[in-house]
Parts: sequence; C-alpha cells; structure tokens
Amino acid sequence: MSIRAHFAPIREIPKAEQGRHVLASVTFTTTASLTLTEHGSPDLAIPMADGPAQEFREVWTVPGRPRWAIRDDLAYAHDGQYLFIAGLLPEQDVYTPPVRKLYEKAFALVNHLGYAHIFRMWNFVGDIVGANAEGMEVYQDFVQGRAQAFETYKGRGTAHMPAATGIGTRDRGIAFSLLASHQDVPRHVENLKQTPAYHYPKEYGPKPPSFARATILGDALYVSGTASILGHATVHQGDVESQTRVVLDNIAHLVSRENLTAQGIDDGHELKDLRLIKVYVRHASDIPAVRAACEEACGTGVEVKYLNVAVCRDDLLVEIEGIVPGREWAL
Ligand SMILES: C=C(O[C@@H]1C=C(C(=O)O)C=C[C@H]1O)C(=O)O
Repeated sequence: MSIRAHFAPIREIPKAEQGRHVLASVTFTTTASLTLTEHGSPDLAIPMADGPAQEFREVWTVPGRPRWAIRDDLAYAHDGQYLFIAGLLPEQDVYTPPVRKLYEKAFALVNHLGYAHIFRMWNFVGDIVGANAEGMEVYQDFVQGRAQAFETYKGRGTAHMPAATGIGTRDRGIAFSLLASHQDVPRHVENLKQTPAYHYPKEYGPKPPSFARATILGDALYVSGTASILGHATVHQGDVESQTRVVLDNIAHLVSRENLTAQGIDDGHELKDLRLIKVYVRHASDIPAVRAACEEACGTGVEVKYLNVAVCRDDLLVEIEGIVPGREWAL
C-alpha cells in the first residue's frame, strides 16, 4: 500500500479514502500559511490562485495512522513509511542563507525521523524572476541556497536529487513541501532530450538546480515541472502554443518506454496515463490555448488544474507536472 494523492475542494476538511489516513495537504489559494487542520494534519497554503474558481487542495493519503507536528517554520507528518515536510519563509532581502538554513533543517528532520529517501519536492518561489535586494534574480538566489543545503544532505553527488517543481507564486516569500520514504527506494530518471538540470551551465546562475526530471517510487512515476527546454535552452520564445507542444513532447518522451528502458527501467507510459496534472501559465490570457493543447494530448477525462503564475525563466510561458499513478491508485 503506497502513498497517494487526490484533488479536493478547499471548503472541506481533507479526507482519506476508506482504510487510509490523511498525511498532509497543500492548498492552492490566495494567501500563504502553514497550519494544522482541525483533524490535525499539516496544510501548506500557497498564494497561487487568482480567485475562488482556481482554488483547490492536493490531499496526500497513506495506509498508516500519521503523527503530526508543527515547529516554528516547519510542519511535518509521517506514518512509518512516508514523511511529508512543509516549510514557509517570509520575504527576504537575500534568500541564499535563509533558504539554506530552512532546507538544512528540513533535511536534518528527514534524517532524524529515519526517512532515507526524498522522492518529490515542490518549491514555491514568490517573485521568482524578480530581483533580490542585491540585484540577483530571486530564482537563482533560491537555487543557490537549496544547492548548498543539498550538499550537506548526502554529499556532493546528484544521485539523490528528487523530482521537483520550482515555480512562481502570486506573492513574495518562499515555501516548500517534500515527500520522503522510509523503505521504498526511489529511482530518479532523466529525460534524454533535456540536459540534467544539475548540469546546467553557469549562464543560468552560479549553482545549477538540484532536481531530477522524474522519480519512480513503487509503481508511481512523479513527473517534475517541465517546460519548453531542449538541452538546456528555452525554445519558442514568445509562442505559447509551440511551447506547450514542446512541454507535452518532453513529458511524453520522459515517461516513454524508449526513455525509461535507456535508463534500465522496464516500463513505459503515455501522456494519457498522467493524473494530478498541474499546468502553470504565465499569462492568464494564454490559458484557453494551453488548455486546448493539453486536452488534445491528455484527453478530456482527466482533471487538470490551471494556475496563473510565473515560471523560473522569464522566457518560459508554460510549465506542466503530473503523476503516472500506481495501479492501485484507482484515479
Ligand atoms: C522548468 C525547469 O525547472 C523548474 C524548476 C525546478 C526547480 O528548481 O526545482 C524544477 C522543475 C521546474 O519547475 C527546468 O529547468 O526545466
């Protein structure tokens, strides 16, 4: 029995399916907060919706009964097999040192609680392509702090870097959530059409981003936030329809048998297998065109959430993430 997620309306208290328990939730709403719900589970709220129509919650459920706690700027939940941690950092002049400190604290907790494997991270970065007080781009400032924290997590290698998303919000400040497993060993996957993000050249910033393109845990495949990047270069600047097609092609290739078998994984999927799809669109006016392309590629029977936020390079107009669920998810 594995960890699972589903989307839910934000008005109801997070609920689990029969025989399972809520681990934690992430609420896509209009203001940031890190709280425990009235049933006790952690909820990270992120300002990413432009109004009630875009608000939703992602609820993570697990087989075991979790323990929950909140301490200063971190909240966590764990059931013996899976751990969720979320953190919130208010707006700063410069992010590298406080991001490093917060992420190191989270990684120390991962180790202390005995969950050896981080398999998915989300990084919510307000004003992501804006400048910090010293003129450095906020995303690069964040990436540097996170990279320093990862070096203290398991040394300088990249083999432990999980699937991730690093995306803008509609406010300032940074938040994150992560998932780690106690026993299940994740398998991190690259996309042979894209340079591994941790090998991006210095032109994108002093430190490369610390993430893998996808992670397999059990029989689920977690697809990182994916943009219109081939090799390490943005393609189709200013053309949202072409960018969306490249994003969908990138994901189709990432999950394909061709890409997975080339990395020693005997499996293969299609875009239509994706669930829990989130689409981040820089300009609200582009949402209809992006939606049409996604429906054509992924089918209309799948619930897709659209959020109007900035992406981590100012020439990227759209980014997509999702999960190919395990066979027992029944989504
Ligand atoms: C879009 C890209 O990166 C984004 C930034 C990420 C991060 O910094 O964690 C992860 C995935 C994407 O959300 C990319 O570099 O391809």
